[in-house]
Amino acid sequence: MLALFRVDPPATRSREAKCQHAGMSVDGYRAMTSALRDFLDLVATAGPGADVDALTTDLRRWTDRLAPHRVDESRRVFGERFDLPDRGQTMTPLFVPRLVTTVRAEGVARFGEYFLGSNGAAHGGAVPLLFDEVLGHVVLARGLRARTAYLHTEYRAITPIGRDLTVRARVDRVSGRKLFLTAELSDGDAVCAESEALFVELRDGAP
Ligand SMILES: CCCCC/C=C\C/C=C\C/C=C\C/C=C\CCCC(=O)SCCNC(=O)CCNC(=O)[C@H](O)C(C)(C)COP(=O)(O)OP(=O)(O)OC[C@H]1O[C@@H](n2cnc3c(N)ncnc32)[C@H](O)[C@@H]1OP(=O)(O)O
Repeated sequence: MLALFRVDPPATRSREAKCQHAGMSVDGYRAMTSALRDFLDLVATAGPGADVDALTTDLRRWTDRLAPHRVDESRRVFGERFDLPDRGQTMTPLFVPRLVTTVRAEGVARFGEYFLGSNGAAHGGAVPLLFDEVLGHVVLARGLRARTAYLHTEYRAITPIGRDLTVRARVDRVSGRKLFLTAELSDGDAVCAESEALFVELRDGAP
């Protein structure tokens, strides 16, 4: 029986509580990370004429405003917002889950301009980053504390920038603490990349 997983409710509540305790609006955090994604895409596409000196001054002001609000990892919100399509983080290409169960995940992936390698193709390192994210959702849906032991990626065709792609991941085999998974990224009928991964469930007490 598949356990449908979209959001982990207790975690979500606690993350929302974190936002609220931090005096941070829940929707505001989403708006901020979304605006940051847009900004990073435009940094990547900026050409001559962009007023980089003024922007740098503004950016320094942004960092000065955030610096006093630094908290330790356990109290951070970044990447912990399971109620949001991108977990409220900008580090990975966008993954909007359609379905996450204990055995598979599927959703839309989109590589913004920020993830361009060259010639319209996504950076080769950004593709496994996406796979790790998607596979991580499946592993997390099983309620496991696990880490990626390996993640092998085969690049079959370029991964285009700025288009909605489909990403699928599944558990192939479980052996003790080891979870063997595979994933596939496709652009319509064309397979862009495939991945094989091993996640290992952490021993009790492991950090
Ligand atoms: C789901 C993960 C969530 C983690 C993040 C948490 C919160 C994030 C929030 C939200 C998550 C949402 C989405 C998730 C997004 C991303 C998920 C990212 C997950 C990661 O990105 S995480 C960081 C990168 N990752 C590491 O930083 C690992 C460093 N490493 C280690 O921490 C250890 O190395 C470990 C724990 C892997 C194993 O250590 P260990 O001591 O527990 O176990 P041991 O070594 O005994 O191996 C046991 C059996 O696995 C076999 N084995 C081990 N390694 C192998 C390999 N490479 N190839 C082939 N077989 C291997 C052995 O051969 C043995 O096999 P056998 O039992 O058959 O002999």
